[in-house]
Amino acid sequence: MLSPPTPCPASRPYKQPLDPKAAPSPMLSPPTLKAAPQPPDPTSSPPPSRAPPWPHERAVWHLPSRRHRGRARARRAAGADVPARHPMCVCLCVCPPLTPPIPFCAPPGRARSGSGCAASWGASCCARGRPKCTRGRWGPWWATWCSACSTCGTATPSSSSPTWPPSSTNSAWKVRGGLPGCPPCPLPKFWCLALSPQRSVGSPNVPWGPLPSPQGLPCPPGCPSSTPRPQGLLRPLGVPSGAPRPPCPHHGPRALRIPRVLIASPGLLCPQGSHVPSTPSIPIAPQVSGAPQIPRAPRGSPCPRGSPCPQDSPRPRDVPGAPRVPTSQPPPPPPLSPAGISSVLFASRLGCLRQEVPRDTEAFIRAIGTMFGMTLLTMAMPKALHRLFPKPWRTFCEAWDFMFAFAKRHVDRRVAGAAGRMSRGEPLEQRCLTDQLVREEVPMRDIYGNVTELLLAGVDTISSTLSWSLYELSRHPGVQAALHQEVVAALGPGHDPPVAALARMPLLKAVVKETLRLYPVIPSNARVVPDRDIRVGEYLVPKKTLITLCHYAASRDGRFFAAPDAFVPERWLRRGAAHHPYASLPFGVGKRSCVGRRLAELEIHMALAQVGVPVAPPSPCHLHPCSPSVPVSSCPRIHHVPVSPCPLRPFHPCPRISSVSSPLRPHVPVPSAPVSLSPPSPCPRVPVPSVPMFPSVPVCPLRPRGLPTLSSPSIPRSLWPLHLSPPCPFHVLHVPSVPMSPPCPPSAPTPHPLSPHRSCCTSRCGRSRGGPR
Ligand code: HEM
Repeated sequence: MLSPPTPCPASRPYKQPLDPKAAPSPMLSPPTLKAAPQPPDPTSSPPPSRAPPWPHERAVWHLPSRRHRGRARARRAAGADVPARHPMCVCLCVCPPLTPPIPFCAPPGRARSGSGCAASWGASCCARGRPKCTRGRWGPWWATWCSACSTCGTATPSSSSPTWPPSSTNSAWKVRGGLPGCPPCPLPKFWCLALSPQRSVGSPNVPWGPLPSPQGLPCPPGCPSSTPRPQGLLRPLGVPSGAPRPPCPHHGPRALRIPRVLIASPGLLCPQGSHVPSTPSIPIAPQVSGAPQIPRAPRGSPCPRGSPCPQDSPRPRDVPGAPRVPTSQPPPPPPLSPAGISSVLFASRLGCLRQEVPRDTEAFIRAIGTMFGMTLLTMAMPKALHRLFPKPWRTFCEAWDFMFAFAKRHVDRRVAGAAGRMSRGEPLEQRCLTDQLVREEVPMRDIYGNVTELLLAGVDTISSTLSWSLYELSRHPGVQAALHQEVVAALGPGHDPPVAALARMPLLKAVVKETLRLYPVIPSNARVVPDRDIRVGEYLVPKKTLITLCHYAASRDGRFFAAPDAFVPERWLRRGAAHHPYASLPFGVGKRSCVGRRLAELEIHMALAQVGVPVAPPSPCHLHPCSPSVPVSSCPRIHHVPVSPCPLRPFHPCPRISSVSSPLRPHVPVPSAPVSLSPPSPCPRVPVPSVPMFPSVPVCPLRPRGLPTLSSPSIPRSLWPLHLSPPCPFHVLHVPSVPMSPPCPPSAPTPHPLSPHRSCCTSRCGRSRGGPR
């Protein structure tokens, strides 16, 4: 007979373990986050008759070192809920992550009656600060669990815990830097525990508060004190906007300099943040609900030739008759994404669409890149190194400060304009978000913080997605042609795409979805549930655990996407083959999902539709486009253009030598004759630009260094897996596109009516050739 369990002073209420078979795998069903079943109250209910398989309350993941005791004392002094005594019962190795709580003899004060183990952890064991199984044998104190206990022999992890990991299906969810099923930690358990900076998992009852984070470094995502986030403007939280920022649980007093405004802004993720509405969205200002619009005279109106165009003067390359200087570098594209978001925020384009982009704006765009680059570096650097090498952190702070100052200038300008109008008795404009915020009397401090975050969130995200979309389109002429047809069919020739027409462009949307699936801008998402254990599918996630969802891995999972590494936009169009709704989440999901999603999608769709819009012949005047005297039909026109030396290593052998074989592209046999790398031949079978896209190079550009090649999109190269390295544009242009383009019957090119440098193919295929696109 077992004696009634003696309550352990350091024990916590027993929690009913989860039955892992009760729920399907999180990737097979939407990963609903539920609160873990609440434990029965030990004071009111009798002890469970069946032995709990995972009495994991006692799992402690800190070594009882002096340092930890000191930390516990400090936490206790700060009012945190820290057990009165460090329970030195068990140490739990956390490798591989997401291992189930390893079963122990019994929770303190309870007995494993069912398993025949009568080991009772008497009150004394914790009180003495050392676990002592009264009936079993215990191993060394740093690795004691019941596998060594002779009395409860059932307690080896493999035998008594259900299959773990439950399946390989959860590859997308990882906890603290590892995937379930990763090989066991090679380190001895002691060192594994001691060295792992982020030990966690295994116990839903982590007694040491939030997971530690290196001091002075940016908080992990989800930290209530992390970067400023929009609060008042996007979501009426009903929270006083001046609410004090909560103390950061991840950091002690900061030793390093923090960007001023980071501390100043209370941020969206405030203690009251759970009140945000479930569908966040940013109001889209009317002026961005379309591509950048240049006011035009109605079509057919006479063109006042000779009169100066009130809009910006045509760029030199548009002037008919202007000599076309063959250049190896095309003019840089206008920075569209800052133009879009600034239009929403300030009703201005920050000069992005001007011939010369203002230096200030350029510096702002550079600062965003610097900040993101430095984020990785500063997070990876140990604090001690920060003192030795202060530059990364300083640069990081300077970038933030610059961005805040930039946003502040523009907000102030807008607010000053509004104040001037008010003083003149004119009605206030409501053209942008800043106007609305001012009208709502949101404190200026909040406006600055929120506007800055939105401004920077709207730049690289959109431009990266756009770059990858164009990149993939240029590699898939078939998709490009289909997209072109769709846009032409939806718009008719020569129209600017109106927003309503996007509804008739399913392939366009599929292209963007597929691009975001392959190249998610935000590679991973993180969450911390601070107040309760949750259950995600078959996983029990202890409270305060940082969960990271790797978008990149999830959206390339072969179980949910056939040919996961291939660019196949059609997969989003097949009605029968519905995807798992959570298989690809580039914008996140739920309350904290991307606020700018709709805006981003709209911008990208509009920009792509604009690129795919039928080509109109060059007009002498932007304001008065003349109808061409001869019909000119259009063709897809996205090509790789080299703008910088190739930093990429060849993945496949040079096509001059053998053939192109890439996981992203089908095996394309290459003719044994050397591929011509000189400017393309004038044969009308191959659409050839009149301005050479590549300077004539004598050797294969894959081999030597420093030759021009693809301008890579803005995802850092280090993040690309090897097989993603895009092949040399040379080969993309010349090798695969030949078999993929349907042959065009040869015909004599006729001179273009408006430009001597363009020529039109008058054959049946109706392709126009030439002109830098
Ligand atoms: C292709 C473009 C974009 C992608 C792929 C993207 C993706 C994301 C993702 C994955 C998150 C985290 C969501 C989560 O934690 O569940 C996020 C958050 C956020 N995004 Fe975007 N985003 C994009 C564009 C934008 C734009 C244009 C804006 C600004 C207008 C913006 C503003 C934000 C903000 C403010 C948050 C934080 C939301 C919160 O914490 O509640 N994003 N975005």
